[in-house]
Amino acid sequence: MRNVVKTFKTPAGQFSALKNVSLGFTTGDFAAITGKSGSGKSTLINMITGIDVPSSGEVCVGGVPVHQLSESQMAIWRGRNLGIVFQFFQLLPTLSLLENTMLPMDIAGVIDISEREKRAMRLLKMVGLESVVHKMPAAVSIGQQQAAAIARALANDPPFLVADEPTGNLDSRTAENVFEIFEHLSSQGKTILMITHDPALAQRTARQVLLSDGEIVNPWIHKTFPMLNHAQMLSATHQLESLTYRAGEPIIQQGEPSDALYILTEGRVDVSIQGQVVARLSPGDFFGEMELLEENRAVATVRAASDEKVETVSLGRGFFSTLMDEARALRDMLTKVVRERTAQNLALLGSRIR
Ligand SMILES: Nc1ncnc2c1ncn2[C@@H]1O[C@H](COP(=O)(O)OP(=O)(O)OP(=O)(O)O)[C@@H](O)[C@H]1O
Repeated sequence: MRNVVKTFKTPAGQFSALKNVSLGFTTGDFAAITGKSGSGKSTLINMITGIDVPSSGEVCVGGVPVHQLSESQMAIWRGRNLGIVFQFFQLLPTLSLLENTMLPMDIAGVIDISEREKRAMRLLKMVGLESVVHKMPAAVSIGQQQAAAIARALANDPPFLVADEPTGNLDSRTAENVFEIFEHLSSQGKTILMITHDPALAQRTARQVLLSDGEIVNPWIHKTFPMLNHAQMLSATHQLESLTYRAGEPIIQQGEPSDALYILTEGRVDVSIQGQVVARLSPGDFFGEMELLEENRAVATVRAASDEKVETVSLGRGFFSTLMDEARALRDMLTKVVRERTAQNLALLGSRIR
């Protein structure tokens, strides 16, 4: 998705449900789309499935510019490339689970007619429904109906599966079964996007996309500072500065002023005090907090490891101070980190820095 904007006309005027969203997925990604009610999750998914079109921007799936397809091209494309699972399964009530699963094959015509029943049986078996394939939806449990909806979404072997709250209507054990089916499909190379309100499920996917007020929260902010509320994460996202350093290049120099909190997003950095390395940090780690909380001048030198390029995102002192005033939990966490890091440095270097 490139610069996708979606506005709706409402009685109160124009409303932007997606504000300049750029986002990419690769084959085999299993991503959870999360965010509060009204943050734009369904609107985002609807852009990808072609259920709705962006007001501006581009949506390409597997090289196909979905936003430019006509209605009839869209129906063919969707039938072959996309499996969609909804919260309320939308099985046809007058068809058996087997017939429901075969229906998309009959519509798309991709799977050979002689193969269809066998394939539907195989899919229903995969989702644990082999004993109820001839039953009508109303005659099986809610969890089984959802499993059948997943089998149906896979009917034409689409590379891409999109699920809007697939477990929202299920008890936790049944939700777990559905999630395990997705994990299995992802391990087979399917690309899966799943909207979920369940933070525990979201955390188990390889990637989480957090929406707030129609915008994507920077994933490093989300991951590193989960204690912030979504509005704070979004304003931090707006303030982030991305920087790149050459192998061996210093980022902070001991004794020099340091005015930002850095999150390492690529490569490794070495932290050294008086020439002695005290820590090596990896992506997701942060540094610069000691200087923002306690000292103005850097207590250590932080430099890109000698053999790799480094990328960081950083928040400047002014914004950081405001955030710390607002977010008590962030302040507590950082204070604890400073205490631990100071103790570690003392233990390593002892009287040299006392
Ligand atoms: N057709 C529409 N007309 C006007 N406003 C709309 C329309 N569709 C969505 N919106 C608004 O866009 C915003 C995002 O809606 P969306 O359904 O994408 O949110 P969501 O994150 O999926 O919420 P939920 O978790 O409740 O499903 C909401 O404020 C919603 O009211």
